[in-house]
Amino acid sequence: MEKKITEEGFCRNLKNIYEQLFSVRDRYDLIYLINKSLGGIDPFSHSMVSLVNKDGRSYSVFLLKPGSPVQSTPETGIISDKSYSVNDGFYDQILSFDTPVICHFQELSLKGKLPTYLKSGYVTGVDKMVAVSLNSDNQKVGNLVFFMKDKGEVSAKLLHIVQETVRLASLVVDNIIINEDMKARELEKSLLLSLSKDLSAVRDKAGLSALINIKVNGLFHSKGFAIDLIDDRRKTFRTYMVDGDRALMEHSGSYSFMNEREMPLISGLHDRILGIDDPVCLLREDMMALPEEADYLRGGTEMGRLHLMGTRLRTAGQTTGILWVYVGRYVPFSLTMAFASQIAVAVANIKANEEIGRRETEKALLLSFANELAAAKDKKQLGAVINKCLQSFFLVKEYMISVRNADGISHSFYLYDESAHFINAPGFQNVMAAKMAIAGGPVERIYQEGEPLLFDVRSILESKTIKFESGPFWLSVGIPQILGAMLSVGNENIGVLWMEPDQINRELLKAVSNQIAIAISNIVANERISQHIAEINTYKKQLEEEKLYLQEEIVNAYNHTEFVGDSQEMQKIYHLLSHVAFTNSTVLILGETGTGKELAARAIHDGSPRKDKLMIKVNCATMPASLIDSELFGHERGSFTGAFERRLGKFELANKGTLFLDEIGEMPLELQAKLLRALQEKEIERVGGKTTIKVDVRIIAATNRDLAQEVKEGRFRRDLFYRLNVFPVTLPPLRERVEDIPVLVTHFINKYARNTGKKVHHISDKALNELTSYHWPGNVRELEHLMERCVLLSRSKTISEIPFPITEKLIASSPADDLPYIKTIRENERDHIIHVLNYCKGKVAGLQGAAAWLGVPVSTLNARIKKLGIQKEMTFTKK
Ligand SMILES: Nc1ncnc2c1ncn2[C@@H]1O[C@H](COP(=O)(O)OP(=O)(O)OP(=O)(O)O)[C@@H](O)[C@H]1O
Repeated sequence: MEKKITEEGFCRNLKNIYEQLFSVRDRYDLIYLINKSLGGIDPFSHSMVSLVNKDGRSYSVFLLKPGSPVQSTPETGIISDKSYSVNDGFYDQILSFDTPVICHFQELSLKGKLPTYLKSGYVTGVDKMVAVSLNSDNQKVGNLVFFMKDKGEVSAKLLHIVQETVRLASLVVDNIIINEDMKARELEKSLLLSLSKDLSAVRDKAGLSALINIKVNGLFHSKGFAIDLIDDRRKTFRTYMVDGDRALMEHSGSYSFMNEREMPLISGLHDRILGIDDPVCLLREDMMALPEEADYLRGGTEMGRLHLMGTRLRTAGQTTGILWVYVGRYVPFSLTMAFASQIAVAVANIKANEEIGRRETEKALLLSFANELAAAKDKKQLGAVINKCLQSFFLVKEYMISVRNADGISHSFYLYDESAHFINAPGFQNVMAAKMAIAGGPVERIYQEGEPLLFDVRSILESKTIKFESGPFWLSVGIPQILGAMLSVGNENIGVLWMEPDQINRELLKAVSNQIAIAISNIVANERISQHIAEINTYKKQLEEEKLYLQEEIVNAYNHTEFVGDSQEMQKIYHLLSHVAFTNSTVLILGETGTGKELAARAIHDGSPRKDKLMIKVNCATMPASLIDSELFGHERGSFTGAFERRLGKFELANKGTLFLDEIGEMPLELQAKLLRALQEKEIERVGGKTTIKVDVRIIAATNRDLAQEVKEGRFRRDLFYRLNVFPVTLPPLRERVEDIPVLVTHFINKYARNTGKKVHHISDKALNELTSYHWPGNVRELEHLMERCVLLSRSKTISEIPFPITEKLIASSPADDLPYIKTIRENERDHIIHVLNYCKGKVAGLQGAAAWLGVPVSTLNARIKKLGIQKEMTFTKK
């Protein structure tokens, strides 16, 4: 049975106690002394000392009497092992008094203010306590508490003794603190030394985790720790490691979620810790105030740990993450920081090792991938290699690749996983066929960023921030988020690799994308070359088709007849033609049939600066109405049934040269509008084409109709008429310039004598008289044909008989009669064959040849051509 000291005895002993106080070095000495001198005073049952920790926010307690009944509680365990919050509404109140405070346990308990660690004392019969603050340098650094089971009043004398003891104790608190600091530093040193030794033996993440677990246990009296690593841009974090048994993290239920995802830094938590050297100490109340995202850290608190210390991890001046440690009792900041700094180095080393290992594996994989890609010969093989690669690198198989189209402004899907779930979905074919604009769309964003980008399809479509043309399709096939990685070769962005987001290592994705980009660009280039070769072949074929026409044009250009005839009317015409030839003006040549309108057109072209280019003739009367459009403007492949190849129109053929629109009066009205547009805009659009083509063409039009009258009667557009009628030239009919007939007759006799090899040179006066008195409804052409016949039929050097058609012979003497010229059956056949040959551009055999049109065998037609004396130059250059 312990002997109780009386109050008087204590007072007598005070001097003794005072002397002993100065030999106190640590809190245990103090406990011992106070216990010895005061603890045994009746009516105190036991007593306790607590000191505020260095962080100023928590305090630790220790007992005067190690064997006291309040040493441990079921909730807290050994109460002296723990730290408690200063601001618990109890402790901070006691600190606010300078004089002893008497606290009744029952009252506190009723108000719910009795701290957990005091509850067991209450249960074992403690009635009240007398608490007094300890001072150091006028600062409250802790308190002394004396517990009383006695329900009686505390005497003033006892209070005086308590206050006196505390006054003495306060004198040595500083010494205790300094001394304890020194001890703590020594302890830290040895602990850290052993830590660095142990860390040097750690090789991998599992080893590090196990070691941290042990050390945390030893240093912080806790099991809970976690390491969050932040990304280089300090925007996100990922939980890299948690305590071995994960008890604390998993307790909150959010650990598994946290560990797998890269999360945005929690504002007010991560940023606060990352910004300072000192650890940040989160008490229970701090923890409760954290946002929901910090749930993963709350588990430990719920399990009764008081503090969560967050200390930033730094290596080589770089902040790399945060070490979270649950602390059971106060540990100096310096120790936590030193611990964190060693852990930071160890984590960096392990990560570097992991990185080296990962890179080596990746390098090997990339190398084999590059080889396989290089071996892919076509799109199909390439698709198979990409499939395999994405699967092995990212465990992703479903992908799509879009490439920039040749127009440079749009992109289209090009390659995809053929086993993907979406390829049979409705709309897939439309998405594949679409040309999607790059500007304003996700592709532009990816190109601008240069980094893989994750798109939240739904929110983009709702907010309309980006023109996501394929977005609705992705949503319809259950892909709400899609990741796009740029495919580029050198400085050229050639496309985008699309896939569903997953645990994707972006650096690796970039490396893989680079490889894919090279392969895609090679295959696309090959495809484009093949396409160009096909187009070149088409052009070649087309050019061959045009060759005939062009050859004839050239022959015509170089062999055409010069104007013959010096009549006054013709002198005027020559004058007009020579004037207009040099200009670029549109010329409208009017005149009856056979008056030489085409000859005039050629004379204008030959006298113009365009003479070295072609004059392309379009006969608006003979061209089939359905094809006249494509004849003039050309067509794209597939623009109408039968348009198997792309074909240039006459406008394009005449570029830089002259386009001669013969028989313009016959042109259908709807085409007149198109022609007018082409003349005004100086550009054309191929049938079925989407782009316009600039053309530089001089227009000469001719007609034997009265165009002004046609306009009046609504058969010819007025606006087109005005545009064509810039420089009208009207050729006189032959009957109005009979003085030209002799010279024309001589000209034609010589021409056909030369052509047929017949020696015919003259014409009798009688015959010439007959010719000059004829009214020539077919004008010079009719004269020419008649003279050709004369040469063919003549048996002497002189033509004395003119083989007028019978009716003509009858009417030759009466020209006033306006009877039409009646052809013989032979003439009719001959003209008809010439007409059809013209239409077929001289082609006799084949599907589009004249024989087929005329419904006779080729041999029969050839025989008729020979028999009727049809010469090549008569066909398809003349009518
Ligand atoms: N003044 C001329 N001198 C020589 N030959 C001429 C003359 N005028 C016309 N010809 C010849 O007459 C024939 C018909 O001429 P061209 O085809 O130019 O007439 P056109 O007015 O265009 O006829 P159409 O209105 O029927 O198209 C051609 O062979 C042409 O060489």
